[in-house]
Amino acid sequence: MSLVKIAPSILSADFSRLGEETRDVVDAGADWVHLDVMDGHFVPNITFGPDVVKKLRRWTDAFFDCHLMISPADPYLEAFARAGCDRLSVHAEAGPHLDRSLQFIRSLGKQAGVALNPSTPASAVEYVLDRIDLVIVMTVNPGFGGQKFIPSQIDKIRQLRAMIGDRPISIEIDGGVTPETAPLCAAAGADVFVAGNAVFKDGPEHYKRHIGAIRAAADQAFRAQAA
Ligand SMILES: O=C(CO)[C@H](O)[C@H](O)COP(=O)(O)O
Repeated sequence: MSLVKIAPSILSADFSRLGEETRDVVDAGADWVHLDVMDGHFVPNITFGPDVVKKLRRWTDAFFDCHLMISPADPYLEAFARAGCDRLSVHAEAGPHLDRSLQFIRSLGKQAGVALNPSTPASAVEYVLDRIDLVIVMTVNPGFGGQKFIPSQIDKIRQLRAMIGDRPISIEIDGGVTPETAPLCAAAGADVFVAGNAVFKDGPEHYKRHIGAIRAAADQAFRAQAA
């Protein structure tokens, strides 16, 4: 049984076949489906909104891990919750009131997460630890798939793992995850891996192999640091 989770990002899927792609990646062994919502304002790209999430719900009952790269996020939280997201993660930088956003997410009956841009310190979540289930460490600047992993974030992962202590909070890595970079993060204490390009790059017949390769590399490193 794997100690780490793999959450393929459908940002790198074929958007003209999003339902089939979501089903296929779940069938290939994805633990969660990562949904990257972008607004063309907080990040320089636009993806999809709650109506698309609602339609994707028809294709799978897998856990929907929704990463909101939008500002402000609060006016849209209820719509994404109703559309079928299981967790809503907002950016610490998106403002204006992180604590209020997290309280609102939990009041909707959903898990809550906070995402940190590469330049944002770990301390940004220090006073909301009792309100979150997950921290996303962005290992690229948000907005696009297929970017290069930023190694300076490994130190942040270590700081977060120490800060979290015994609390049931996952550390999710998002950006440039591969079988080479995932174990570096797992060794620092990360237990969830978002992968877009590394899973979707070769088409559906290769999803299982790519998910398996990231999982095997990360799981081994995570077990070693936990021992
Ligand atoms: O949040 C994201 C971009 O803002 C994506 O989830 C992330 O970049 C994953 O894509 P890849 O694995 O191709 O880097």
